[in-house]
Amino acid sequence: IMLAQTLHWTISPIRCCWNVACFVNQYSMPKCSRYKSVLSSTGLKYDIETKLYGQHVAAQVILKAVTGFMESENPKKPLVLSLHGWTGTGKNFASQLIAENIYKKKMRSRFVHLFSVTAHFPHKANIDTYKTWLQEWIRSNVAICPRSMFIFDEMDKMPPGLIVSIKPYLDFSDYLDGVSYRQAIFIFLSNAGGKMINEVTMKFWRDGREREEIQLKDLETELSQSVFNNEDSGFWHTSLIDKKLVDFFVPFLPLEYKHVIQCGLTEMAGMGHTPDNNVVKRMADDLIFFPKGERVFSDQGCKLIANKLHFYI
Ligand SMILES: Nc1ncnc2c1ncn2[C@@H]1O[C@H](COP(=O)(O)OP(=O)(O)OP(=O)(O)O)[C@@H](O)[C@H]1O
Repeated sequence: IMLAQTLHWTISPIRCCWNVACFVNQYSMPKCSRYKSVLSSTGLKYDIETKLYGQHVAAQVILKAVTGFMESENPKKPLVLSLHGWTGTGKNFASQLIAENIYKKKMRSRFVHLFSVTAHFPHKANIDTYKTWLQEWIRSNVAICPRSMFIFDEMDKMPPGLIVSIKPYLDFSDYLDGVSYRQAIFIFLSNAGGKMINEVTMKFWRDGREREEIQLKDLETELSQSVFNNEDSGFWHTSLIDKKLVDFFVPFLPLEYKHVIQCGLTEMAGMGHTPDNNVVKRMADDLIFFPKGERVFSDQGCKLIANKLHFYI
């Protein structure tokens, strides 16, 4: 136990159950059924439709997928969503909105597990250890709360092969070592495929077509193929895609100038200021947009806005 404890504290940034205190802590955790873990479908609909800007495809898919899954009494497998897109387009934000409408304590809920790949799995050489931790982490937490949510940020930086270790939990199996994973939600976030999504969106714009004409079918197949064939996607040639264990590949479109303005106004209000179009426009005008000459799509989405705004207020 002492050796495991030493390993745990020196290498592992995430909690595992190789030490007694952690084991006791996890197994003395309250059952999630005592807490709210049912979906507020009206809350999710409201949040996705009013707070997530410029993402009509993702909004529709997320709403249908999450609502359908949460309303199903006996889902055949856990819900597995893979969100893809350029930086700052709202992938983390959308996952937050989902968690906020399921768990009372929102992202702070002990039933929501956010893994940042660069922070939690930084060294490729430790992949075998990570596999064991990750499996044990998921197994022990789903045993406590079947309605657990696991979010993996920066999937494109995931050491190849690691994600395959959790494949059995994403599958159609009923009970695995006495634990059923069918109520769990897995969300993968990745920049992989972002370039392809940007190109499709840009083509619609160049062809003079409305952004809102873009549909899931214009992107999903190509997205899953590009993720499967991209060595840096975290999913490279994994059986997760082959075996159709990912329910939806959700594309996040590059944000336009008007969406950046919307984000800016929301941020200003959130900071306790009266939203001011002129202030936000001054900030937006200093940001980088592409294509270079036309300045249509934001290079950093809405990501840096919260910090940048201080300079303009
Ligand atoms: N589509 C959007 N609608 C509203 N706000 C947004 C949107 N996209 C981003 N934001 C704002 O910008 C912040 C950063 O976005 P977020 O972290 O969700 O981007 P991301 O797509 O996950 O980026 P990355 O790929 O770099 O992790 C969010 O917390 C939110 O405040």
